[in-house]
Amino acid sequence: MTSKQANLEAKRIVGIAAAGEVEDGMAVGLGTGSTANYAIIRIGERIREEEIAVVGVPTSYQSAIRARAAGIRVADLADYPELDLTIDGADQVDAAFNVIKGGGAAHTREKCVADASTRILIVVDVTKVADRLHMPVPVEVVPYAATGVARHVGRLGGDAVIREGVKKDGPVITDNGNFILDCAFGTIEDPENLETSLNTIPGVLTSGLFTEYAEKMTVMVGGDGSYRILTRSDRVPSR
Ligand SMILES: O=C[C@H](O)[C@H](O)[C@H](O)COP(=O)(O)O
Repeated sequence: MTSKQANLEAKRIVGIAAAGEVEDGMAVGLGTGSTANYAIIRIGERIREEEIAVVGVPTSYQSAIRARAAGIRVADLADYPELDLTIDGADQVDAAFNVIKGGGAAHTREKCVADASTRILIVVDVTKVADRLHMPVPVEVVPYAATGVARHVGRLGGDAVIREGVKKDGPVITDNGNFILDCAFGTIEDPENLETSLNTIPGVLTSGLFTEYAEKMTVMVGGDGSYRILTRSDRVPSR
């Protein structure tokens, strides 16, 4: 098995395991990406097999399309402003459960849904777990402000690049009609402070740093044909 196949298998295992946490009558936030998609498919199967009633609140056009295809009843966050559970992937998780999301440009809606949820299950393969966050942080920005935001990111010690499409020429346009700046800071010393700083830049809609939800978060990590629940440290290790 190649490492890519092993990662996909880990995502499949952990996504399916997370879908097992869904209970009859729940309103569930449906994350975006390849790992969350495995959970969406399994929730659909459970709805048919166990005749449970579940409403899904998608975090993107992608998760809405996939949820409908899986046979999940889909609703807007406005109809279910309080969610029992959200299942979502991540791009990196640190020891204190600070998270970077937005590899698929969906983090604004993902953050809204996470905020509305009583419990959040973060489902990742083992390559996403790090002692300290060091991946570039996706920041959704109003296109008009992209250059100005990039200058602010520079003052914060980062290096911002407008994300371009793989199968589309030019900037990626999010489900909300905005650009994504991928902002590299190297190792992030203080994720909470960085999230706050990014949030106050004019033209920023949402950063992909999630530092507020560790208390209600469970991190499930797939790898080696199984999954485990990650134990949280109070703080990230010092360098
Ligand atoms: O914007 C996308 C999301 O934050 C995804 O949940 C994240 O990028 C992880 O995606 P995947 O499960 O495909 O690795």
